[in-house]
Amino acid sequence: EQQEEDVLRELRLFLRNITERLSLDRRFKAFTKPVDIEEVPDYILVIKKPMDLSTLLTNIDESKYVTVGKFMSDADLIWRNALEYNPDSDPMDRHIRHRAYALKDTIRAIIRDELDEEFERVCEEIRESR
Ligand SMILES: COC(=O)N1C[C@@H]2C[C@@H]3O[C@]2(Cc2nccnc23)C1
Repeated sequence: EQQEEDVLRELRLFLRNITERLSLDRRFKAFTKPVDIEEVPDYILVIKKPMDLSTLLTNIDESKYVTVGKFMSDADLIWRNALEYNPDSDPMDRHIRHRAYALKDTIRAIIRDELDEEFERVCEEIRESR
């Protein structure tokens, strides 16, 4: 009903705000757009589910996420994929892995500091009711 739509609108605003802040952080430039398949043809052979911050934003706009938990699963793909695709000891791989871990820690810190547990519980109730 209307109250549920109000909750889901607030969830989209919360998730959009987080995603836009991450996209503005220069450390996370490599994560802002999908990896270019022309430039990196083997990427989709290695990474089954590519994810990036611009795709997260599109998913939010399309109301794909009914809970913060569902958003976190896709957001976590971004840094997990980077660790998986860039495992080597060369400086380039190490560099993007440091940024992947920084992304992981930043997402968790924002959620811990800014997500009201009661609000997430209301979102879970809506998910279960659908
Ligand atoms: C999230 O970003 C990544 O996982 N990557 C891996 C790719 C390998 C390397 O860096 C990336 C883009 C790229 N393009 C051209 C040549 N080499 C590269 C970004």
